[in-house]
Amino acid sequence: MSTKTPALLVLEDGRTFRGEAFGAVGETFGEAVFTTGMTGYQETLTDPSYHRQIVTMTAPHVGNTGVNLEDDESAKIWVAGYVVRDPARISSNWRATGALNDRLADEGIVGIAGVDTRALTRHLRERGAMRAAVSSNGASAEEVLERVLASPQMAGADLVGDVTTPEPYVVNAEGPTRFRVAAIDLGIKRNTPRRMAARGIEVHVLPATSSPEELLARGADGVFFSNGPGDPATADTAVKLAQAALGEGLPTFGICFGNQVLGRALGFGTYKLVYGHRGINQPVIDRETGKVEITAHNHGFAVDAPRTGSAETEFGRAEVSHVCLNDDVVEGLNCLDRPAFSVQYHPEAAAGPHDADYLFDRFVKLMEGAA
Ligand SMILES: NC(=O)CC[C@H](N)C(=O)O
Repeated sequence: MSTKTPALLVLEDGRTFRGEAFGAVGETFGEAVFTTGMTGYQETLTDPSYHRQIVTMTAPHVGNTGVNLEDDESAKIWVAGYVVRDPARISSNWRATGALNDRLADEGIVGIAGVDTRALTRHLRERGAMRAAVSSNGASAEEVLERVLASPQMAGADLVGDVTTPEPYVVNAEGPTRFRVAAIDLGIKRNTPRRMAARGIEVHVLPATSSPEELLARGADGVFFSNGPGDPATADTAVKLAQAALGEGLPTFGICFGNQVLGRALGFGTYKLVYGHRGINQPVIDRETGKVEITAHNHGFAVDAPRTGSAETEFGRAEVSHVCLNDDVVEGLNCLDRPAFSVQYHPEAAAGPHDADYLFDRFVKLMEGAA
């Protein structure tokens, strides 16, 4: 007799997938999205940008290398739920300290295995990311669907307050300190301060609730806006901080949510993509150099800015610096009259390729110019 607990994945349009419980048994709600990364599941699970999302892995076999003490991108797992096809029965890696299934269960993360993730992904690609639940507590699909329909949408979700640090903290530079950066934590991944520290930057990570005065009082050489969960249309506090940084002429850099915040600070809008970009092999072109980078993505929203020429903003001219070659979505912004730029993708990688690491050097160059 099988000891497996049956589980359901119920989408808000009624489509239901049956499988078995993976991780904790229970019921969880969030936006169903998919990521195409073949590796890096531990980084994905612990990326705060996935807060309130039920993440489907298109990679069919998940958990092979177990979990380790080094690859977390924050203090805990943030995904609301986890959907896999075929969990590994054995963890095999020299760094592994445990099994993925146990880690999910320990942190109370409700998942489902045995799902036809190709069918699910095709459905989400056609119909768009949508609300969903994973349930393994014995409820019927009809009951779960009712609760899914009563759960909050991702559009309009203000989630930064759930993930930001309550108190400021400092990540020391490796070697001599060359610059100090104030990093606004909208859901920051650990590897970002690390990539800066490696360049002699002392990173002061500040709560998203910081006031412009508190930000400027740090006496920083540059300001950074991190990745983070939720709808950037709700990020008014961060937008004000970005406007303060732009107003002071401070070198400013943003990643992902930080790109959306800089975009809004410049007066551009943001909008929700149908199913978003999540994975570690997305081709992006740098329009200035014509170079193509293979990049890590995790975004469901994007900036709406003109693709040709530059736009006149309150802070001078700004242009779209990078676009995604798959669908022409804006992937980067550059200010021509202020030392500020941002990208929608992840130069810090973790997981993913390091093609875009040069962007941290570009930030350093801006600070050298201002020093
Ligand atoms: N990784 C991120 O910073 C994501 C930004 C935003 N929550 C989005 O989905 O687009």
